[in-house]
Amino acid sequence: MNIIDVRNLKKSYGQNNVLQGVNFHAQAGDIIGVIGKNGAGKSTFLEILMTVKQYDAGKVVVLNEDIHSLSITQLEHIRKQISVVLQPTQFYKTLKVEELLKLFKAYYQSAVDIKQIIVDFKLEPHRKKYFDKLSGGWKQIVSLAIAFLSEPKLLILDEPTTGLDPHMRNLLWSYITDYNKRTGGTVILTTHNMDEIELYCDKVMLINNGISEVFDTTQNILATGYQSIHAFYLARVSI
Ligand SMILES: Nc1ncnc2c1ncn2[C@@H]1O[C@H](COP(=O)(O)OP(=O)(O)OP(=O)(O)O)[C@@H](O)[C@H]1O
Repeated sequence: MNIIDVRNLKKSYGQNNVLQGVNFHAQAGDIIGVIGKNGAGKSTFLEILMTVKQYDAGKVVVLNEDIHSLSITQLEHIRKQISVVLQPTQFYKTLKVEELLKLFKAYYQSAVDIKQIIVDFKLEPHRKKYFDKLSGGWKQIVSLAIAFLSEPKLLILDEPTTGLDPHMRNLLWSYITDYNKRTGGTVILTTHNMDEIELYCDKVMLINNGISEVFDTTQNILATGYQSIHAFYLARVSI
């Protein structure tokens, strides 16, 4: 299934021409990393895929639908099949972790077992704490656990491992790869950690100077002679 198909995407904020021709596609089951320097337009690109940000030109197909021509109801239908995790926020001040998970389980009408999610994400010691009293990393973990509750067709993650300690990074990545294998769900994420791209992503898109300068498998990139994706990034992107 064609999960995402983006052709010649353009987006400016006033005079700031952030995306000037991005081409990208994702098939069911792909795990794709989007990389580029600070301010390159990665979050902007993800927000367009989430159907929450307008764009100026080009074609954006999400879950087989050209989102430009969709009604609000059709867009809502698309959004129900997507889970997103943005940077940790101060939402849900008055709810405890377990209450939050139960709330979203009901909202998504999810068959996922909350007890299992609590075990999988090591949330037992935090289950009765208020969300806003958690550390930044644990807020991130709870947000990610919520994203998996809906068993989405498409999971969009903006810097999901920023702020996580090495064990929690591993835990998250094993959850992502397991979810991907179990459900065939597609994952698109941004990260500044090139080791994660090399270890876990099938493909990578480099946004540089507003365009999708490289869009290829990590295997093909390494086969061109770079020692690592980190070395590829340093060679291709200037400060
Ligand atoms: N709502 C907005 N209004 C105006 N300019 C914006 C807005 N959102 C982003 N920008 C600008 O667009 C450019 C791209 O921002 P974006 O957040 O997409 O980059 P990024 O690649 O995700 O960066 P980072 O790696 O630092 O998170 C930046 O110059 C930013 O200042």
